[in-house]
Amino acid sequence: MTNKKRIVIKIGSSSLTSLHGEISRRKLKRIVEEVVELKEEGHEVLLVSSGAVAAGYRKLGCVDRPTALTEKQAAASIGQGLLMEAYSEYFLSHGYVASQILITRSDFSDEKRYMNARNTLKILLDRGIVPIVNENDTVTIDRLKFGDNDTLSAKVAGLVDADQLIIMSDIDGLYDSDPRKNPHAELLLNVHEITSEIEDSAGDPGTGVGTGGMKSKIEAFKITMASGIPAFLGKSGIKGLIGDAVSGTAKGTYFNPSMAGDGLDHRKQWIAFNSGPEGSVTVNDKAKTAIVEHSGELHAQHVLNVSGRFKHGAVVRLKDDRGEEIGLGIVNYSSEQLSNFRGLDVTGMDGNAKAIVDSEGLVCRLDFPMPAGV
Ligand SMILES: Nc1ncnc2c1ncn2[C@@H]1O[C@H](COP(=O)(O)OP(=O)(O)O)[C@@H](O)[C@H]1O
Ligand SMILES: N[C@@H](CCC(=O)OP(=O)(O)O)C(=O)O
Repeated sequence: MTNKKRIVIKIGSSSLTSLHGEISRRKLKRIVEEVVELKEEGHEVLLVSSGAVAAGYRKLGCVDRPTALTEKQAAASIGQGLLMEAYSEYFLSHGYVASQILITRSDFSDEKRYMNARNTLKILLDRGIVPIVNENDTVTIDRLKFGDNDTLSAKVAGLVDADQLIIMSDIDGLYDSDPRKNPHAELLLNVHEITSEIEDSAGDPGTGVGTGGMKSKIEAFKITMASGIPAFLGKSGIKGLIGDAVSGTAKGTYFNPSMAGDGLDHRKQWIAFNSGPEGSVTVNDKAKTAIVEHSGELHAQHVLNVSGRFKHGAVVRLKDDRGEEIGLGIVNYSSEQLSNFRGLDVTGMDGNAKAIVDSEGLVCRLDFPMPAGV
């Protein structure tokens, strides 16, 4: 087929569980059947599936879904295997092989591991396997968790150059306000930009089973928009919805980036969404203009303050003198060296600093010239 797509589908816990919050094999089987239909049409499909905690908490001896981190991790360690067993069984019954990939945020904050994950996923997709990604819940601590699979799915979609991200939820799309609080809330069919109104309208999870709510979905769609990947949000459990989402006829919300397929490259995606900045550099207004408007030069004496300890090559936040974030950048000097540059007059030196900024001023590179005698 000519219109073969690479599709990432995020399945939330609420799409896989019964009313009591336990895994529903019936729901899981239906999802597999819909994915198989896409595979039969020639599409490549990668699943980001939640459900490990839901699949394991009863066997851990908990009556309800646990809230304590250690219990959730223990439940996930039981449930992840059971979840994969069910997926494998159903995919194999249709002749497809599923594979498990468990990711932590620190895997993604290391650029080499991030790129390595990309290579592995690429081979799996090339060979017709259905990779099933989840956060590696058992080993991550709260501070270093993705926490929700919404943003993870958007980052994975960017990583594998997906043509579309589909997020299946317990609601049929994004409303202009939280439908639980406003019965007159209206469904938005097409979103071209994540405005501040949209951000304000996004509330918390609808059930005790979901973790991210609409807030984390909006964070996810911000990532797909910047990465140039079209995305869809719809309600799971409706027969044929996944296929319709791919063909563009499903009921739900479509998030259309202005330039599909022309978003941030992988390096910039990594800097912007995965790197985890290690410190910050405050610059004066001259430097801000140089960076944001691509006009003027960036000099070392424009550095007003350096905070945090970082090495050459680290990603840092770049701030103006009011503390507002201008962007993110890779520094080519350590925090110690940059601190020493402060206030030095280095004009007239060879090799002016360069600032490389993406179209939204999101990512830049701070190539400060090394002043003599530092
Ligand atoms: N503006 C909004 N539009 C749609 N749903 C919203 C909005 N704000 C909050 N929500 C809530 O977010 C829920 C979906 O997120 P979540 O509970 O995390 O589900 P899932 O686990 O299926 O991803 C909806 O059921 C709804 O109650
Ligand atoms: N990684 C966890 C779920 C995290 C999560 O994002 O859940 P959800 O909001 O239901 O998609 C698990 O497998 O149980």
